[in-house]
Amino acid sequence: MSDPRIWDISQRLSSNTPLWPGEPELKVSRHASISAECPVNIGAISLPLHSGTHADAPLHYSSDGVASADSPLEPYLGRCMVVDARASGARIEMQDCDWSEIEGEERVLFRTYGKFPHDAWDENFTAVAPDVIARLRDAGALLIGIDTPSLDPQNSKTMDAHHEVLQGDMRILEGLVLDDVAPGAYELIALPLAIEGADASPVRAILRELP
Ligand SMILES: N[C@@H](CC(=O)c1ccccc1NC=O)C(=O)O
Ligand SMILES: [Zn+2]
Ligand SMILES: [Zn+2]
Repeated sequence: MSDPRIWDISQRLSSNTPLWPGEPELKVSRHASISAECPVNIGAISLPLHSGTHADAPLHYSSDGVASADSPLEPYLGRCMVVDARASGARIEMQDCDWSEIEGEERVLFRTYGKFPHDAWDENFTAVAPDVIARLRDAGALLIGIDTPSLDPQNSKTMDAHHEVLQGDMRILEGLVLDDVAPGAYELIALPLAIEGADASPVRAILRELP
């Protein structure tokens, strides 16, 4: 039997990766290079924690929320449902969702882009209406994912969708790349790094074909 198919749903990280406006630069540097004196190449990275495809930790939207290192991993691992929300407007609203498809799913990933904007920051990205989050939460969801940089609009001061997530102690993935993924059920694997005190962490997110 052949191995199950996998889809890499992560952005590549480089100095060209679009970042939230005002965030510090993403740098990949070479600390040491192979030479007569040095047997190895050694790199270093410096980047905002919300770079590219990442997991928000509850600490991001609550001062007493847990940091990346202290989050349980179950939400980031297991069956998920990928949903086509490309027809939504500025927010994914209740009526944009096929509830028979997603209600009761533990993990729901929303696709809003026809083609992911790898080369430029999109300030008018699609957010998620708080009542959509609340309904998924009340039906037992553990994780909400999206291909945009945030569940709330860029200019939000209240972070309403994030606060609905907080009420159910759910987890969030942002900046997913779902261009090549058909709607349907998959296994999600997208683990945050165990960074102490971190309000978010980059992840390598993949989907795997279900058996
Ligand atoms: N990346 C964030 C949001 C975010 O970064 C943010 C939200 C509101 C006001 C300022 C923000 N970031 C500033 O660098 C998110 O996880 O949704
Ligand atoms: Zn984030
Ligand atoms: Zn967020």
